[in-house]
Amino acid sequence: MKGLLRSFHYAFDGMAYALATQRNMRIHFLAAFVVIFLATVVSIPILQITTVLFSIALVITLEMVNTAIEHVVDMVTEDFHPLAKIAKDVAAAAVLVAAVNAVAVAYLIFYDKLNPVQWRSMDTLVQPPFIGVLLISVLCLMVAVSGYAVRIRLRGKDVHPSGS
Ligand SMILES: Nc1ncnc2c1ncn2[C@@H]1O[C@H](COP(=O)(O)OP(=O)(O)OP(=O)(O)O)[C@@H](O)[C@H]1O
Repeated sequence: MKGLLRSFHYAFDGMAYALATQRNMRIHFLAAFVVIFLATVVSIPILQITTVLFSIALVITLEMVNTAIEHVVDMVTEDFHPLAKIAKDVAAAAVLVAAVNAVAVAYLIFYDKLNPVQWRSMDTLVQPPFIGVLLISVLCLMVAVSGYAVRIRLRGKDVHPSGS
């Protein structure tokens, strides 16, 4: 049990580190927060909410994998190397594909629900399957990671060639 908690702690650290050091991760996080908030207050079906959550998770996951690949490449060489370039460019391309997909998904799901806004009936937030509780928990987790990322930045992040 202690080992499991420790591995969650390391994962939380990793996410906060990526958020503290990667500008693109901060952009994805902010966009994800706004979209999840919209999914909470706007009336959209559960299947569409799962598509939104999946698209967001894909972008954030790939941004973290991209950050990990950048760091491993920088650890192996800080000299220019064609293979280092391929590794970093392909990892960045993976994030780009997921981000374009997420924008398309958000557009297709929200375009007819925002003008005029179709508000969700608040009852549906607290009735099974407790979609409001789920989405608000995700938002709270994102706030917690952001708070931790701010602490990392205030403490002074590790200086590293990748990221900004
Ligand atoms: N060691 C290297 N050898 C060859 N090309 C490199 C090397 N390091 C970086 N590059 C090139 O510079 C680009 C930017 O690399 P960098 O490590 O600065 O990523 P980044 O700008 O921080 O990316 P991101 O915005 O995803 O965080 C890479 O995509 C790659 O084309």
